[in-house]
Amino acid sequence: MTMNQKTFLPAPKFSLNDINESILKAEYAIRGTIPNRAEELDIQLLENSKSLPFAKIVYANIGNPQQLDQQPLTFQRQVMSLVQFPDLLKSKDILLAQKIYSKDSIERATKLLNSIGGSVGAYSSSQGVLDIRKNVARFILKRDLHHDPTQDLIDETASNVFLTAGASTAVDHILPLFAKDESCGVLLPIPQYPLYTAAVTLQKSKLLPYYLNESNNWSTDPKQIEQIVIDAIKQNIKPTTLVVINPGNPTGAILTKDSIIDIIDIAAEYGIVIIADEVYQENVYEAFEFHSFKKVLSELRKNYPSKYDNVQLASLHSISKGVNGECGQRGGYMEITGFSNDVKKVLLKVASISICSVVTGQILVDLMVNPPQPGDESYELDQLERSVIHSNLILKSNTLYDVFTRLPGISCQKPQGAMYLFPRLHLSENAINAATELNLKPDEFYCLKLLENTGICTVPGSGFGQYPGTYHLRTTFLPPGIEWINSWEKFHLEFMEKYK
Ligand SMILES: Cc1ncc(COP(=O)(O)O)c(C=O)c1O
Repeated sequence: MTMNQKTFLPAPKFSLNDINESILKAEYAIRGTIPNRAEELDIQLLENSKSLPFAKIVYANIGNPQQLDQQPLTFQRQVMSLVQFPDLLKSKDILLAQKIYSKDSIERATKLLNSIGGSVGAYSSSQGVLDIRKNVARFILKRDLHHDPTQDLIDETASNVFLTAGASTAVDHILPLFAKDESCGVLLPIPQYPLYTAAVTLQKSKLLPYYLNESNNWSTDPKQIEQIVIDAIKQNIKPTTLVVINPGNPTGAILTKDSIIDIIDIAAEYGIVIIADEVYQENVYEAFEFHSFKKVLSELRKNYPSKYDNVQLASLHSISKGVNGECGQRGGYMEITGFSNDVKKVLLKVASISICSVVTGQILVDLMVNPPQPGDESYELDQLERSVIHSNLILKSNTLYDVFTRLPGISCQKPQGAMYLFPRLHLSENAINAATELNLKPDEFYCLKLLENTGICTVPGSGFGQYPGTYHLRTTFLPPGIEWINSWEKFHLEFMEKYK
C-alpha cells in the first residue's frame, strides 16, 4: 500500500529547557537522591543477594507504616472488602456463622454502600460523600468540644469539610489560591515537610522560612514569625499563608496551646490564612497533649467576640498516619473555617476539576473518624489492635532515641509525636571535606554511606531545611526489629572513627 506522504523535517523532542521552570526547581527529598540510590541497590540485591554488605534495604526514609509491617485494622479492612465486592453481602448469614466478618462490619458496609449510592466505582460529589462529611464533622466536634454536638452544628461543620485524596491533595487545592505569584509570601517552618516548599516553588511564590528552635525541643517562636511578616511587608511581599505542622514532621514537636494562640493572633492581625497540617494528631506520645487549631480558634472566637471572626483556617487530616497507616489508599479531609462564601465556591470549583477524591479513600476516612463503639462486636479487637500499634510506636521511638542519645557525634531531641526522629549530626572537618570532594552536602554524604554500608535509607536534613551550618537526617522509627538499629550503631561508630 502506498501512502500519500507529506515531506517535512521531524520536529525535535522537548528538552528540559522547554519544561516549566518551577517544576524543574521543585524538590521532594523524601523520594530524592538517597531513596533513588536505595532503589538501585534494591534491584542489585534482587539480581545478586550477596553483592552488598546487607541483605535488604530498610526504607526509613518515608512514613509508610504498612510497608514496614504495621498491620491494617481488621474492622477497616473487613468493611473495605465488603464495599469492594458487595455480592458478599448476599451471603451474610454464612459470613457471620463462619465468623469471617463481624456483624458491625456488615452493617457499616451496608450503610456506606447506601451513602455512596451503591458502588465504590462511581464518582461521588466533588466535596465528598455527605454522610461521610457529617461523620467527619461529628468527629471534629467531639474531639474539640468533648460532648455530643447538636445536629445544626454537625450540618454547618460538614458543609465546610472537603474529602480529599490525602492531605497532599488538600494542599494542592488550597495553597495555590493564596500563593498567587512572587508578590505573595508563604511562611513555612524550617525544617518542614517538603511538600510545602515544593508547592510554593510550583506557584512561583516567595518562601518565608521561620526556624524552629532545636535547643528548645524544636519549639515554634511566634515573635520570630511576626518579625518575618513585618519584614516581608516592608519588602512589598504580602504574607498570605502560614503553614504549621502539628505534630511536626520531621521534628515530632507538638505546639503548646499558648503558641497556637500567638500564631492565631498574628493571622488575625495581618490577615494571613493558616494551613494547620494535623495529619499526626493521633501520633502523640506520653505526656504531650495535641490541641487542634480549630479548637483553639473556636475558644478565642467565643471568648473575644468579633476579634477573630476573619481568621481563615484550613485544617488537614489524613488516613495515612495515626494507627490507620493506610497511606496507599489516599484519603483525608480538609476543614475550612472563616472563609467567605466566594472563596469557598472557588475551592469547590478546584475540587470539581478533579471530579472527586477516591471513593474508597473517602470510606476509609469514615472508618478513621467513626471506629467501632462500645457494644459493637468489633469494639474490643479494634481497641486492642489500636493500642498495640500505638504502644509499639512509642517503644520504637524510645529505642531509637536512646541509641542516638548515647552515640558520640549525634544529638537528638525527644520526639513528642509523629513518626520520625531528626537527629543532629556533629560532623568533623574531615567528614565535611570528604563530602565536598564528592560534591555532596555533608548530611547527604553521611546518609549515602549509611545506606551503602547498612541498607538503611534515610533523608538528609538538607531536604527539610535546617539552620545554616547544622546537619541532620530524618529517619522514621517504624521499621520492625532491632537489628537495623544495631547495624546503624556499628556503622556510626566506624564512620566517626574514620572521619575523626
Ligand atoms: C506533615 C505531612 N503532611 C502531609 C503528608 C501527606 O499526607 P497524605 O498521605 O495524606 O497525602 C505527610 C506525609 O508524610 C506529612 O508528613
